[in-house]
Amino acid sequence: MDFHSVGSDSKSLEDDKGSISNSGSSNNICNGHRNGSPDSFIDLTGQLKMPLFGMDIGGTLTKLVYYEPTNFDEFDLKERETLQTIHKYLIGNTAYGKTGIRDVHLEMGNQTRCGRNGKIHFIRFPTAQMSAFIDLARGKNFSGLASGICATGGGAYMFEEIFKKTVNLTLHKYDELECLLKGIHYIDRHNPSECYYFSNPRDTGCSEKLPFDFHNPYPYLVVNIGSGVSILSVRSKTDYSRVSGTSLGGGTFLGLCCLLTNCETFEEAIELASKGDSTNIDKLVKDIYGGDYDKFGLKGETVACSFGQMMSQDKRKSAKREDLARATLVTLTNNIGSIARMCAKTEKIERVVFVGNFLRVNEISMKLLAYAMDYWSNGSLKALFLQHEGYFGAMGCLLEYLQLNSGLI
Ligand SMILES: Nc1ncnc2c1ncn2[C@@H]1O[C@H](COP(=O)(O)OP(=O)(O)OP(=O)(O)O)[C@@H](O)[C@H]1O
Ligand SMILES: CC(C)(CO)[C@@H](O)C(=O)NCCC(=O)O
Repeated sequence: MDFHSVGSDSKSLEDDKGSISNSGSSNNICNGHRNGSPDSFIDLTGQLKMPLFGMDIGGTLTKLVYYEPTNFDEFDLKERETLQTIHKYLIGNTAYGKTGIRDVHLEMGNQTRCGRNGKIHFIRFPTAQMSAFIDLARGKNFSGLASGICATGGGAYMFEEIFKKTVNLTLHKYDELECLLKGIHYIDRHNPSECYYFSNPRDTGCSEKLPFDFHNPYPYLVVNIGSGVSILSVRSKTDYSRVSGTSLGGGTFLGLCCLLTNCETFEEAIELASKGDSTNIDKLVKDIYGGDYDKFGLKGETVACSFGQMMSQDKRKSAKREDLARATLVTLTNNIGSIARMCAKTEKIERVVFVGNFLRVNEISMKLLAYAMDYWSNGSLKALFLQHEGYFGAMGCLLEYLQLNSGLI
């Protein structure tokens, strides 16, 4: 990506009387900074400086959430010019270079804060292209507007020095899992159709997406499937812990799929998987037992051994790329589902929320996870999904900056 262009209905934040963790403090965040918000973001009138970004720099993808003010008139001329340059570039395009994308279908309009109204935009690009983003920040004079950007994810640490040295921007760092939860709570409250589940999870052929009311969410498990996987047990807004994780995540799927099929992108990997049949690659219980293994309730169709057919040279020779992609997807998804189920059992939690960009354009995995949660728990576990999949960390990071968490969400 070279970052040169190629191509509501939400409630007011001030109106939201949701749970307040820091009661006694004013709801007006325009009065100055609280809880250590960086001074550099507050101008002399006490207004929050624009532009408002939250950035989550992950192992595979960087997610950028941009708050677009509806009215630019209130900014002074110099600020307005810079703002408009950035705005024109970001909002005038939906693709940036070859790999930067604005997910237009996810944008959230009519978001009010500090008496200002705006729209939230969601942008992503591969973290491997960070140097192009830094060039962009320099070219569009980001540092002329604010001396820092709020950032989370491992990259907030890794790229801290280079941002400071090359564009004189300070990365104000926030914890990725705290941001993730704040983002989930905010977006769920401000996007009525955010949370959904699959009906008839055992019959994937006729299961459909249905809205789920997540307004009384606790306790729940979050399974964040990014490059790797983090699993959090969430008991209240402030009481949560990372109970498990696995290095076999979305990055593993993509890495293995590229190796096995020579595909180049995540979209290509998913497209291949959608046409494949994993039973040509895996060994099922019936390939070993000739049928079900009744004594311990294992159906003949259950995978007994992922990639088990590949022990045979003949089967390896005839293995199709599509089947290999599907088997890779099924293997990774089932493993994550299995760990999530064990965590839910240990934590005595019934609702499991799956997020992360691994689930982008990936209904195969979502349906498999919905099936696995339901089947292996005899219907007691429910798999839930969220429309903004991989953007919660970046959203939470923007909120950290706005400090809305201290009273407004
Ligand atoms: N366009 C894409 N390019 C690369 N990977 C993609 C893409 N779309 C979806 N993915 C999948 O999403 C995963 C990354 O998800 P996400 O952005 O949530 O994690 P991350 O923040 O990069 O990782 P981590 O949190 O572990 O540092 C990839 O590993 C891949 O499986
Ligand atoms: C290292 C992080 C937290 C970075 O987001 C993520 O990739 C992850 O949770 N990996 C799994 C690490 C493990 O628990 O084995």
